[in-house]
Amino acid sequence: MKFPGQRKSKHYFPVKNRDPLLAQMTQQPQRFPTYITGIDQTLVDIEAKVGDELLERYALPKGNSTLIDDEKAHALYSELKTNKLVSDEFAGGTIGNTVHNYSILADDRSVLFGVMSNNIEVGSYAYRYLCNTSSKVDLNYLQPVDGPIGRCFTLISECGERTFAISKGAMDKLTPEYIDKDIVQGASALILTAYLMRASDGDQITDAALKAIEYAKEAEVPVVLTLGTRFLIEEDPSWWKSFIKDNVTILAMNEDEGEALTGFSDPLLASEAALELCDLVLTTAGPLGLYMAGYTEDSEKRETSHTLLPGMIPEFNRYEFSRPKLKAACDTPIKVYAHISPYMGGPEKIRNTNGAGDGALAALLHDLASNTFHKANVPGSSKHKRDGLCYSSFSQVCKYANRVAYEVLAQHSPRLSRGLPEREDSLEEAYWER
Ligand SMILES: Nc1ncnc2c1ncn2[C@@H]1O[C@H](COP(=O)(O)OP(=O)(O)OP(=O)(O)O)[C@@H](O)[C@H]1O
Ligand SMILES: O=c1[nH]cnc2c1ncn2[C@@H]1O[C@H](CO)[C@@H](O)[C@H]1O
Repeated sequence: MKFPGQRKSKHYFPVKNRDPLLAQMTQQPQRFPTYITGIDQTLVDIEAKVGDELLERYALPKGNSTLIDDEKAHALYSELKTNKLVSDEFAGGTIGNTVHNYSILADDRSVLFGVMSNNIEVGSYAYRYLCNTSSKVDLNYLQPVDGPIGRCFTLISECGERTFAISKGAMDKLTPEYIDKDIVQGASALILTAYLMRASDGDQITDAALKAIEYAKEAEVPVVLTLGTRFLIEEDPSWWKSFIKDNVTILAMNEDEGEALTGFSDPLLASEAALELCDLVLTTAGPLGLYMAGYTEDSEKRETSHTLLPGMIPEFNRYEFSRPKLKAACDTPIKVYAHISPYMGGPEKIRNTNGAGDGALAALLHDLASNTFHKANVPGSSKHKRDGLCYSSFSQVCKYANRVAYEVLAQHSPRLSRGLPEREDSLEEAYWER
């Protein structure tokens, strides 16, 4: 496990604890392994730049993720290929991206539940999926299926907006028996997407997700839900609200999804409203940056040294130096908010923002898993006298999530091919010598 934030290992683990001479006298405790789990519809993204006319012709609402039948998928693929519009074909899926990015950032294990084709030919989509997934993502629990994995036509408009057309293949064939109870219950978190709730035609991936939630709740493993697209939430916001209230610990959304869920277009107010349903909220807001909202114990709140920010909740970031906690773990819970503007104002050139939100969530998960790791390996640390949900403060997690989102934009891919630089070019040498 590599640590987030200012990554100087000395800072976290005093070197004396690992003195090779002292080690001979004392039994070194076994390092406690940490990982996260996620469930996804296994699919490959087929990225193409298209005009709005094409979206209209195929009846694809802009910004949505629409399921399409085989006939439409065939016609769309042929048209994109004939006109040489396909720019990339790589592994995708919102949770697949998130666990991959987590593994890259943490340099540590994650476990993905989903399906994989039984017979894989070199060059096939299934093959590409496996090739483009970090070797730290454990794929041993995938369910073998007859048939191809899904395809996600990722259609980028002139304005940078992305519209998805999903040809589902066998991606929804995951069954509850393939959810390993011990693996779910031993994880730092279980990550799900709202897309998992739209299985049809007798496919069981929704039941598989519900089974995993049941296991996670039984063992008090945080359940993390990312909302996917506003269109899905708009269909029945009340259903989603009660689903989140009953099952979800951490909610990740963008401002459109936040509005669909809560009715507030302001991302801060949407975050506050969503906080009534769960313990921690991450709201990304494109060029406005991102917000976090959560709880901390009144007696442990820490005041920021940054400028107090104006907003629909005045000076909302006052306690952003506090660490997030589960509401139930607080005697006197108070709501805490934090915000950050895009890192360096965003990269100079943004081809599209696909996956930036998934990147931000991966950073939050890294901080959360670091906390479990630290607690298990350094149980005596003063940090764990009071149970926190994350290792760092709201403010720090915001910075980290923002930095990772920037990296996704800068690398032009929803899946990071490398982690963050060990030393930021933008920081002077003296910073690292502190
Ligand atoms: N135009 C932009 N300029 C600067 N930064 C941006 C821009 N768009 C996105 N970002 C950065 O990326 C983060 C996430 O972006 P965004 O809100 O678009 O995610 P999203 O809609 O959830 O994406 P996806 O669902 O594709 O993962 C923002 O919080 C911000 O830090
Ligand atoms: O229906 C879906 N299920 C799972 N993932 C999806 C679906 N639609 C789009 N994406 C995924 O969302 C990612 C960006 O956040 C894309 O990489 C795309 O693969």
